[in-house]
Amino acid sequence: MGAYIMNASFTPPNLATLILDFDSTFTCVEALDILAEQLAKADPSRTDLALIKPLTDQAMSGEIGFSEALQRRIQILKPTRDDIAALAQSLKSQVSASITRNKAVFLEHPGKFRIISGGFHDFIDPVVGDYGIHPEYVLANRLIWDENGVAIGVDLTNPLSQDGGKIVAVNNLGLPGTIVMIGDGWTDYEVYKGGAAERFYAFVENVARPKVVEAAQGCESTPVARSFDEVLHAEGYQGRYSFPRSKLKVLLLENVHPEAARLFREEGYDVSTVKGALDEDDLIQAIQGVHILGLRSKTNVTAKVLEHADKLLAVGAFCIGTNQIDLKACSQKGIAVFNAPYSNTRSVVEMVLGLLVVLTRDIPDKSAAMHQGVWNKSATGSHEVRGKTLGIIGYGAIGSQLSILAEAFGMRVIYFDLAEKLSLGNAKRYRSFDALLAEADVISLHVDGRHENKNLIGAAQFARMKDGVIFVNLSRGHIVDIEALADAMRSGKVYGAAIDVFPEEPRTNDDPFESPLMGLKNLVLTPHIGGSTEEAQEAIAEFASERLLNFLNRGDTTFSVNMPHVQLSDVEGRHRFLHLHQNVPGVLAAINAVMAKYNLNVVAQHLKTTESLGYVIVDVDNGYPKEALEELKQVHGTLKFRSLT
Ligand SMILES: NC(=O)c1ccc[n+]([C@@H]2O[C@H](COP(=O)([O-])OP(=O)(O)OC[C@H]3O[C@@H](n4cnc5c(N)ncnc54)[C@H](O)[C@@H]3O)[C@@H](O)[C@H]2O)c1
Ligand SMILES: O=C(O)[C@H](O)COP(=O)(O)O
Repeated sequence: MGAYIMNASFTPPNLATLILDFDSTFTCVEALDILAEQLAKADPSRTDLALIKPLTDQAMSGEIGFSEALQRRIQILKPTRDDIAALAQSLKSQVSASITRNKAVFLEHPGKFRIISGGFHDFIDPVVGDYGIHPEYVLANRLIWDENGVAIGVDLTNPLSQDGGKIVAVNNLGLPGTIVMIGDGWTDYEVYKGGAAERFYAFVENVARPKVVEAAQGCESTPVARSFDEVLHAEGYQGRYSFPRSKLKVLLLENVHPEAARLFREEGYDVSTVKGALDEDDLIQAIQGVHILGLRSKTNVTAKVLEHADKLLAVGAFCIGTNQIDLKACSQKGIAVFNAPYSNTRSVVEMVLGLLVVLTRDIPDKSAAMHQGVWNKSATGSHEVRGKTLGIIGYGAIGSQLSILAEAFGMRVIYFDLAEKLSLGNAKRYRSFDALLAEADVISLHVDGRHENKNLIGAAQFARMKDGVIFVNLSRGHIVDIEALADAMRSGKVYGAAIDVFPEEPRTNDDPFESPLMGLKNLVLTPHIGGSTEEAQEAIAEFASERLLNFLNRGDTTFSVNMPHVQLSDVEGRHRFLHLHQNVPGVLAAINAVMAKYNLNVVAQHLKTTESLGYVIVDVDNGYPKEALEELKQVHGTLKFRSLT
């Protein structure tokens, strides 16, 4: 059935006390490094401040004694009280992202969250105070000040100023119940290792220290946590998210623009990237455990691949075409597919316009001859595009945009499309495909990649075209019979052509390209770059990521190419159930029966269907028992079920 449960909302009775390290855990920085930066900025002549960071790193990874590193750093820094106040102010804006978004949890459980640090109360207390952590819940050092308000040392009677001090300090607390330590540093791990805490989370959201991660790996009591959401979830606290986002894996293939990875990471997801496309076997391996797959035109998501997609929620085509994805198989498994239908439209159109001019002037051959030292200045066979008839096949987003710009060039536009379309400007719709082929001076293909379009243009179609026609294909490779095009070019039927897409395309830039078209005259061959401009790739990354994130974070399916479209707001202060099912009778009634049985107060409900799928979204305003979720996923016809908080 493939039901996917994110979380049940319940609060276990015995929550552990969580002790958090401050530097690089509660905040995403090392406070004394920030202080050094501040002081260096105020007085650039202080070169000694460059020694601070190496000392911090050596202490955090356990290479030198903590006490020694602390003393040496304070003696170098010599901060004033004002410096420390400024540091605290700066640290307030550098609290770790997953801590910030879970502020409400801190405020809800006073005393359950403690801070331990080799740093100083003087700057820690104001930062954690905003999260309801009072100074008595902070274990930290104290600075020693001289009469001028300059820190000159550390209170050495405090155990935290000594090596192994964190273990002593936690033991001295004598806290009842379970104690859990969370931190990035070796001294944090030592708290667990020394027996003062029952569990340890190696916190790697900001920095992963190999020695600590290595020590933590492989032991059930010392998991590696990529975010505080993971800790809260594992410890039974009701955090901001019902499921830690860092446990959801996003795999981006084919050099998707880095903005996509940035956006997913910013939202807390675990992102990995691969430069090229993957073949079926490699994709089968790679897709296991992946929740979101991002790709471009060269990765085929087949039914066989989907059989191994044990966790997959959505596929994002970071391009226009989705013919490389088995949409039917995705729908059958309840996997949503999104694309970016308009982000590279203009790039393709600009390239077509340039090619039209280049080809009608025989520029590819003239340029090649120049490279061979041949000067062939002649007007014979060169023409203006003005006044010529452009035949556009496929008057969708690209075809219609091309229509407008080609008219501005002075061309006459005729088009053929299977669907009813609004003719823009003076463009004229032709109802006969053959009539368009016979009348156009230039033919540009812009149909989608549906299977039925295979070899739409073959020998018979070339035969119907005008002698000396210019032919352009920037749509999909399988739409043109390449051997037939090669023949038509050799015979002179086609005077010039530009081909950007091919039936077989190399998966990466390292793979070779071969085609019967190679070496032909007045033929521009390009490596599927119609949509490959920096502008388009960045716009695609933004658009497709936003669609996928809206789907992940709130269940929104707007712009999906295979799901019923439902536009949804954020889940704030309520719970949301997302139930995707086969479109069979009685599912909504069955869902509502579960709601009634558990007395769940429905604040909003949507149902949208396609021919084969139904999508029910239910928002409830209070907690719910785990059993309700179990029953919802057992409803007949369920394909996927998620709950969001
Ligand atoms: N070369 C590139 O880098 C590049 C970049 C972007 C898009 N593309 C490709 O360009 C093509 C067009 O993209 P779009 O955004 O305009 O798509 P679109 O879906 O907006 O338009 C396609 C149009 O083709 C029509 N159509 C489909 N089959 C037809 C047929 N047999 N005869 C006549 N009309 C037919 C459809 O009705 C539709 O109006 C797609 O194949 C896309 O994958 C290529
Ligand atoms: O469908 C598209 O948008 C184009 O074919 C571009 O594909 P690409 O992202 O693989 O260049």
